[in-house]
Amino acid sequence: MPSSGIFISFEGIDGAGKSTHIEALASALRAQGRTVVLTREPGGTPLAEKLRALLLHDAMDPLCEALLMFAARRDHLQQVIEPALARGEVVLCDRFTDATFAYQGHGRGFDLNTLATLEHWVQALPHGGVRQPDLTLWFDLDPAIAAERLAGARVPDKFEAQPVAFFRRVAAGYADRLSKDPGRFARVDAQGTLETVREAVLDACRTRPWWQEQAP
Ligand SMILES: Nc1ncnc2c1ncn2[C@@H]1O[C@H](COP(=O)(O)OP(=O)(O)O)[C@@H](O)[C@H]1O
Ligand SMILES: Cc1cn([C@H]2C[C@H](O)[C@@H](COP(=O)(O)OP(=O)(O)O)O2)c(=O)[nH]c1=O
Repeated sequence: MPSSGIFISFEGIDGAGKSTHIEALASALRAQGRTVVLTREPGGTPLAEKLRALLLHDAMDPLCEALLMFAARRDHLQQVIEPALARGEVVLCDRFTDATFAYQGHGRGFDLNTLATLEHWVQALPHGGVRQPDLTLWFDLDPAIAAERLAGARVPDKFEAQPVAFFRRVAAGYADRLSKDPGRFARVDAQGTLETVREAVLDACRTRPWWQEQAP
């Protein structure tokens, strides 16, 4: 149960539909009178957006990639996410740390224990505990269908250019993260039409205690 604002992350392989549906949820929450911050990782601050450009286009070794992801996340948490939550706002974030476990961990094969250490450093809260989303919407889609949706939709970046086998490992990584913290996750079947996926996202939120709360 969140003590201040609400932090919701959107996760899934590239092409699963996260960016398409984040706006719809933002509209629904604004209609409840809430202030919504829409943001993304890697990115969300001037510094983190510079790191994003490097991460998405420059070749680097897996440790370097993991460290830059967490460096961008640290700045994003300090400059944007924590202040917004302290003001009682809703933060909708297109990807967060589950993506690092799924992509750098399961996709690239980087050591999961090292990622867990970085997670605890970077997301440490001042009075103890580790910042995690209150809800993570995992858009689960067959990588072959995601690849079809992305084909021709945009110029692929370093990650989007990976083969389907990479995205199968990433998807397994998300399933693994869900199994370790099932209460935080809602799995959204992303294979349906835009309308059914939109309803699935809203249904996942409706079951949460904060859904009916009035804006602070
Ligand atoms: N339910 C859906 N059915 C068919 N196409 C979809 C659906 N959801 C999204 N798309 C399309 O698939 C592509 C990838 O969606 P996007 O939201 O950018 O994915 P992501 O942000 O997860 O990478 C876009 O061209 C989008 O219009
Ligand atoms: C946050 C994060 C993203 N990524 C990757 C996944 C995506 O391929 C890429 C950028 O994410 P995303 O913003 O979803 O890209 P797009 O808007 O083009 O769909 O960064 C990681 O590998 N690790 C991470 O920790």
